[in-house]
Amino acid sequence: MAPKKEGKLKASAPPRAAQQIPNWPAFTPLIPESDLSLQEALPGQIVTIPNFFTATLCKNYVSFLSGLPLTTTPGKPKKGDAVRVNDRYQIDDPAFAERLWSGTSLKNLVTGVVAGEGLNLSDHQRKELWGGEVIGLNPNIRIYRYSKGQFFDQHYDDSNNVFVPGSPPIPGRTTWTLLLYLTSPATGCVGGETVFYPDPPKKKSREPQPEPFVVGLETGLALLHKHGADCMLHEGREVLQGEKWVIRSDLCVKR
Ligand SMILES: O=C(O)CCC(=O)C(=O)O
Ligand SMILES: [Fe+2]
Repeated sequence: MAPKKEGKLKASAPPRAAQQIPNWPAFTPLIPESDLSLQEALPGQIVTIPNFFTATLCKNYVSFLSGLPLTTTPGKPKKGDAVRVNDRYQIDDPAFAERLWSGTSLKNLVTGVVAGEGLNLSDHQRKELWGGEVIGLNPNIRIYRYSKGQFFDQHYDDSNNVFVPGSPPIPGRTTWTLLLYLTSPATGCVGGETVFYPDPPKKKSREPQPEPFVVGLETGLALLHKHGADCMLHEGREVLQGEKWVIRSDLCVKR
């Protein structure tokens, strides 16, 4: 089956000019960055930061985000597009992207400013991992709410050229997807795991089919995964109970 590209999906968001910038809550309380670290869940492909947001902050965000005008995905996607059944809110907000990058531990962990950031990378290895010099987050912020029965079918995420917040804005290219989970079984959300499918072995190979890599929801967990040409096929499993809330952006490198 031909790979489905998430990037082709167009949300039915109102025209940009008509969109009001949300009054996003402050990022507090947060765990000090010296107590956080990058964890390589799947070498070169998936990196996580447990407790990136505290449970309290996640709870505040979910109640704030519930007040935003989310729109439900239209039923039938265009040919070749991934089936995504959830409620979404999307906005270009460079100031929020900048806060999420610099006003949390993300920037210092990803750029290696935190001593013992977890991966112990040299500057060269860091550049290799992220696909260049990371300069910030994609200002295109997406909020997902999945209720019972909703899911995001298997797809690949595209790399895009964007402008990263700065004065003047800096030309960037997205290289990794950022998913920040605000809910989990601890908040009553069952199912909704993000599942990654390693490439199957070559046709004639005797290698067994590799097992899917399942990331269970954890409140406040930030997950980064490589996208573009090296993106793994992945999906958001159906939510069976409660609500799954996610904040999505992307890491951007200098272009
Ligand atoms: O919600 C999820 O678990 C996956 C989301 C996703 O794949 C995407 O935003 O491209
Ligand atoms: Fe995706």
